[in-house]
Amino acid sequence: MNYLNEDIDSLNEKLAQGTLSADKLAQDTVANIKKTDDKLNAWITVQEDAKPAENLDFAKNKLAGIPIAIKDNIITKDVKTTAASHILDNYIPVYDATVIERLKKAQATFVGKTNMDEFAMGSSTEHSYFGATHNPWNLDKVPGGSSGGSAAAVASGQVVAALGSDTGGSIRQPSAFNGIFGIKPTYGRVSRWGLIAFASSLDEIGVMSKRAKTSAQVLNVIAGADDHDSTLSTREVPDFTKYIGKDVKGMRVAVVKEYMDAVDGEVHDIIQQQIDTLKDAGAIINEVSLPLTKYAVPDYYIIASSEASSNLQRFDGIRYGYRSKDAKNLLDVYVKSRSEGFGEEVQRRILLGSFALSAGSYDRFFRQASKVRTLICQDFDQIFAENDVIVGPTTTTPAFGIGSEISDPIKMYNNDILTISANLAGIPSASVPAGLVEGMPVGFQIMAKRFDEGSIFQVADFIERSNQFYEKTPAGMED
Ligand SMILES: NC(=O)C[C@H](N)C(=O)O
Repeated sequence: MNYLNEDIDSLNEKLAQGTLSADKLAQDTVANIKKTDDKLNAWITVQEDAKPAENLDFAKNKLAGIPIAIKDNIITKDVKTTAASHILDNYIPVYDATVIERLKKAQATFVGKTNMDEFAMGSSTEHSYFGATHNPWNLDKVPGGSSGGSAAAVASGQVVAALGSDTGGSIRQPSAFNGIFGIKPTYGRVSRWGLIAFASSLDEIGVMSKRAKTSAQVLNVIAGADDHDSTLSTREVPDFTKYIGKDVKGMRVAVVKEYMDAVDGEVHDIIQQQIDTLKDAGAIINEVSLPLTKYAVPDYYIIASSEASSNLQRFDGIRYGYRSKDAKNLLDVYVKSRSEGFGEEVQRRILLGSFALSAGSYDRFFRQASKVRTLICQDFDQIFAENDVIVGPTTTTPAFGIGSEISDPIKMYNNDILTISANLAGIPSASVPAGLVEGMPVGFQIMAKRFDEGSIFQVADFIERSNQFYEKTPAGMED
């Protein structure tokens, strides 16, 4: 089964009418993943015995019997969960993340866990203990990261929707690189209980799919208050699908000067075309400035790495996963297990974070970075006082070549320049396909004020219907 021309509605209809059986759907999905994944390496674990839930209720549950891919940093009971790390490569969780519990309640089918950068640290899915994922549009290019496996799985039609996580752009950048929709909801909208923590004040679980409506349907299921996560808002979750199919007349759309200046050539033209489409449809376009954009990347890498150095302390060779075989004493267990179990990029972030938090550096780095973060939040608040959404490019370029940035961490970090500020401010943000440049997809980013994912779905769906990018699919991925 290939999902290139399907969405949740079309599948739900066939399942409800009985022209498609959920058992067969699960089996065919696994068979197709196994057939196509030699080229992509989008999966770390494929559940060969995947089975739908019992007593499926297609009228009540839109997701009943529909296979959803799960990024491998989201904990799944009895199914190996590695965060793409050697240190967790034998970890079988004993409980489900809240998002998984909710998908189970909605009777979704689970077919496996997708590849990613180790502990979500990276922008290319090359930093995986299980090898790099390839971009279905061009196998020599990266799929972006860190949710590159989820993005490639959706873009290649292996699944209709996938969960990802986004700390600094990890849903939106791979969605842009793969020509799909991906949303990072507001911080506090989706429970992080059972998400393997990278940077707890920034991490957010979100959804990736070809069409915005599909993600709205999945977000409807996973969003909302959870006693296990005290950072979650208790406000009511709207039905996000009610924002689909609307026009954009009168919407106030801010275009950030610094974001547009970051792109040139055909990428700039394609982004400008989407803005013109909104304008022609009656949206009010305002040029705005986010002058602190140039500080966003260093700010994020201090805050995120500091939080990571603390969160990753629990992987000590004793409580979880891999333990070095050569350890001769307790200190050896810690040092050798962590040195052998963590990849280079994860070690780099732990060192950077430990340094930024150390006695002599805390004031100069972490405290300073926290102040900059507050200023970035204030800049967004000012813009949203007069605008409904902010739009612009998701990335400065389309997908780059495999191997081309892996040895240059700063270059890799700069991939996040246009996405990171939304995480620092905790606002929702999505990427929707804008067009192709030299055969590779380019993404259009839409941000909104906290808890206004609705406006994002409204604009994204309008853009989708205008440019009809969803008609395009990567070659060679059909059944
Ligand atoms: N996790 C993310 O959102 C990706 C970001 N590129 C990072 O490496 O931290």
